Amino acid sequence: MSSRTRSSTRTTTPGPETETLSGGFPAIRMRRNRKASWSRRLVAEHQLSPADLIWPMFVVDGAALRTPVASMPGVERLSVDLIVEAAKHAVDLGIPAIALFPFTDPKKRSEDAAEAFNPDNLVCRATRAIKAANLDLGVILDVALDPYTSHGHDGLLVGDEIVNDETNAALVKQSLVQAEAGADVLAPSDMMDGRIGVIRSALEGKGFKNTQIMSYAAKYASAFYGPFRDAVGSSGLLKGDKRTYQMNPANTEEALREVAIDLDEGADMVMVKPGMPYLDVVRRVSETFGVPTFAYQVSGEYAMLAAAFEKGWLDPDKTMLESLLAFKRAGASGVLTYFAPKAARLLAE
Ligand SMILES: NCc1[nH]cc(CCC(=O)O)c1CC(=O)O
Ligand SMILES: [Mg+2]
Repeated sequence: MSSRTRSSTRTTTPGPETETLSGGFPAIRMRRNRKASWSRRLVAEHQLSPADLIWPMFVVDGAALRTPVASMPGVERLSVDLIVEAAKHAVDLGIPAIALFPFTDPKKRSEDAAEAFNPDNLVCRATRAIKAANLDLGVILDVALDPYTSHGHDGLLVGDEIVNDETNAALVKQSLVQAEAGADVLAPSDMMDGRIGVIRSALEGKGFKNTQIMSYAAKYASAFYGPFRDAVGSSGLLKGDKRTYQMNPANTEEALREVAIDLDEGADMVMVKPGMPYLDVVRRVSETFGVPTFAYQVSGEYAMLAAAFEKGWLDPDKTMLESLLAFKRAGASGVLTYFAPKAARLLAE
């Protein structure tokens, strides 16, 4: 019996006397390692755990109030008291961090987004209430003006331009009230140029040297954010689109530049958004920089899956977990996902 040969140049005629075919068969049978559950577990390259999940939540004014988000079945906006309960639930599930987004009363929206720097705005109150409960839980707050502007843009509008530097000054004020409220991580999601640098230096200047920054570094101008804009109440307001500040879905080299710049300016972690349609970008960013890289499975991705689950077209549990594992395979350190509590419960079983 000849020794195994793996030469692909050797040609053989298939037959019972053939010891080795090209590809190594039958010496090599890829299915051997898949033959039983224990073996599949043993050779698994990636693993999803509750520690990989960040749970985004929507906060609404009021008490004991939960209001459904029509385009995101199963997702509710919660009043501050219920957000604290949900935060405790996250800890019980082993979820390390939550991200809070406010539904802002239209009356509190304005051209200058002043509510963003109100130290008693909804996300600041929610953060203080969660922090008062002394949980081992990270609170991540979005830094962007869109929940607070009357026009629904992430920046200040002058004429028909979203002005960069003036917006940065507003983002600094917003960051400081959020850090003061106890936010562990600030997540600038607006895509203005230079905002990580000015926010970082303002935080250092005010003594918030341990406030982390998770930059939405490669954020695309995507149609997948539609349901989120319903959830925060900005979809009816938005004039035009966000293509002068968010990235063109056609680009990936540009994503690497965006990430490099934000790291240089002082970001501790970076994010790619949306998630599943941009796994190639997640892979490139995680491989190129080797820094904590997060992906956001956004509202539209959630809505797509949830709709198919409702129709009985896809198996909810299996599809959800597969969609999340895909992020780990692409190199993500973690995923922001509205499925976080359900996924964490399944993973605990
Ligand atoms: N800047 C705000 C912001 N932060 C997170 C999302 C989207 C999240 C989601 O769709 O789940 C958006 C919307 C947008 O940029 O229009
Ligand atoms: Mg940038």
